[in-house]
Amino acid sequence: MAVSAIPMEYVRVVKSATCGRSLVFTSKFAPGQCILEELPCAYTVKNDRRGSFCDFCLKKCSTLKKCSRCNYVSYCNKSCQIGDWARCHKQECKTLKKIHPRPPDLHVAQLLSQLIRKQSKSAPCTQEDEDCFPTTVDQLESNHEKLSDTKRNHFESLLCVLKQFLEEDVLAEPSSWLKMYGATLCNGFSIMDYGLYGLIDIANGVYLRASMVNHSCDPNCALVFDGRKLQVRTVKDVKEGEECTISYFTAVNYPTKERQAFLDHVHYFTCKCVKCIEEINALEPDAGLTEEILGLEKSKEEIEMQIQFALITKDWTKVLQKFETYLRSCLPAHHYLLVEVRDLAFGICCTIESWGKAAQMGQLITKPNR
Ligand SMILES: C[S@@+](CC[C@H](N)C(=O)[O-])C[C@H]1O[C@@H](n2cnc3c(N)ncnc32)[C@H](O)[C@@H]1O
Repeated sequence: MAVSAIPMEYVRVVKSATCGRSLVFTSKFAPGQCILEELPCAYTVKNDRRGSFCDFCLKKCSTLKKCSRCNYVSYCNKSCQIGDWARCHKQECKTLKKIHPRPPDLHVAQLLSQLIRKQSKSAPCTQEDEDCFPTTVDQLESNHEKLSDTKRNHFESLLCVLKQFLEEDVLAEPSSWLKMYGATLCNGFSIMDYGLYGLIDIANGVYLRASMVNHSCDPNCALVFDGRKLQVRTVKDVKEGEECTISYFTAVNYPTKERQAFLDHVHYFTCKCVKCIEEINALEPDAGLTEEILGLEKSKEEIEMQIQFALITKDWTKVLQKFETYLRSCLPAHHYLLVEVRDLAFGICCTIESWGKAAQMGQLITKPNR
């Protein structure tokens, strides 16, 4: 698939004073302008979307046909099947057929194996310039030294499947794989599609050029997906030389400290966007609240991991017990962490068909809005 001609010169890479590399506009643009268009260097359909979206073009399709060998991936037509065979399925088909039971995070191991294989075929990066678009995954920021224990444990749990995906290739040491895992967390995009009730994430992808876009809590650009093709579009008037930014999360309207805690815990950086700097300067010092929120963010991450594993072990009681920390916390009822965690609990109650508890949870979620 050819990517249409959006000149790369609409933005250029510069070394920023506070956030590593960043993209700046080379001219002024009006809202809606597409300033970057790109196909992913690796991507996989998320496990829970499998069967509704083509594994190659990522378009929704009701007549997908499964690969007759692995009986796992599916395509909307022959041409997508051929495209995916050349892209990655030739190396993955045998392993996908072999792996049983298939873990809920199989797509994460798949994505990682695609990147490791790709990297092993690229010449090591010798480029010193920090003002060029990256051309290989090892040029992306990884933050792997900062990964939390939960994330490190998750990586360890992926290793067994990862080795099966990679056993037939001649590869670098597994010690370099953690760096690659960090790079997927730091630079991975959720590829979105319009579902019945709004946007849904259908796949995980890594885009080399779009990885240069930094976060702002008051962004001037947004991402638009068409299948696997990503576009970065302006959402306001921008000036020449201004930094191009997107939001890494949807909660940009949350209070400053909550946003900072979220980015610190999930993305491993302290946000230095203009909005945060201005708001922090205006805030009264109040370290306690951030500590509490960081603690809750941490246990939310653990809960999310345990949910993944409870899908295999079916140990739901243990997972529901974990929610107690949140449900008994002294945060206000409409606090985003409480709402997010109750939403997870609601999903679990529905999965185990505990309808009474699901109704209770649903009431707690909607109460602040009534
Ligand atoms: C997807 S990368 C963006 C490109 C990155 N600046 C680089 O040089 O590769 C995300 C990383 O950029 C930095 N970053 C992005 N937005 C930031 C912000 N608002 N404040 C501070 N650092 C930021 C953080 O180091 C983060 O881990």
